[in-house]
Amino acid sequence: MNALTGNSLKISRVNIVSKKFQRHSHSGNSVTLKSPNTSVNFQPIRAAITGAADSGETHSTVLPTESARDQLRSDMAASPDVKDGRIAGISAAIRVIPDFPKPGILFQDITTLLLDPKAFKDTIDLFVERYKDKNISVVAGIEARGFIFGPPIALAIGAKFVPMRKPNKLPGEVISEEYSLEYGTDKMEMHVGAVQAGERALVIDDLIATGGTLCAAISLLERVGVHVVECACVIELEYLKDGGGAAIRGEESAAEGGRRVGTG
Ligand SMILES: O=P(O)(O)OC[C@H]1O[C@H](OP(=O)(O)OP(=O)(O)O)[C@H](O)[C@@H]1O
Ligand SMILES: Nc1ncnc2[nH]cnc12
Repeated sequence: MNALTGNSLKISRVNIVSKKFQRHSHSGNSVTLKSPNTSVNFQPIRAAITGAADSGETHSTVLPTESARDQLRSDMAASPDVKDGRIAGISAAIRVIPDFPKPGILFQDITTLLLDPKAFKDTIDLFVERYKDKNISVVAGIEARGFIFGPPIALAIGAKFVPMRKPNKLPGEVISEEYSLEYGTDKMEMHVGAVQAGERALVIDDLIATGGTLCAAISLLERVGVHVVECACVIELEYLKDGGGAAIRGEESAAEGGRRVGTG
């Protein structure tokens, strides 16, 4: 075990979460993720997303509903893929830092996973095994930590890598998607011309908390006619189950079956 992970906190389960979303209808000017009807880890999770008609302007994304989170949680818990022996090593390599970036948050630090070449490779391999035969031409990585996992996956499956960036970082013409965070809003941008209508995309990030970030990425890609095959993350925060909004502490996580990191 890496010394940096040597604490006694529990972390959210490392699942290599994969989700598939479907846009169903349009309503108002917001995009809402709700009511997934099937979801198994490493199986598509289908969810209804209602959103604004494509105007070419900034759209906005609101948080997934509580019932959607409940469904995601229970389906992931039933996943046979959680038993993959590599998952434990990946989980153990992720450090948890309490009270970062602010009091009450248990920060899932994937930089320690990057210090462990076997665990890092196992992580990439798990994604590649799942996506190599899915005819995916675009891997879209979400800033910043999706930029770490996305490119090696893209190279291995023979796809291009497209960065989904924070505002005002990309130099060319962009399209934007505004989305809700637990507190406040943020915006995501993608270069116009990076993808073409009809392409098949995989969206990669390190972690799903509320799901708002992934929804914004899906919306951006779908607005330009790209088919989002799945979204995949390394970590799912346990507190999705509780409706988000509150950081989990070690003991609460343990009660929910959270993993123990370190020996303390
Ligand atoms: O599911 P959500 O509630 O939307 O949250 C998940 C997002 O939050 C984190 O990124 P963050 O916004 O902290 O940006 P960073 O990676 O640039 O630090 C994480 O890397 C995901 O992108
Ligand atoms: N608890 C957490 N750890 C790391 N990244 C996060 N993004 C949102 N919540 C997070």
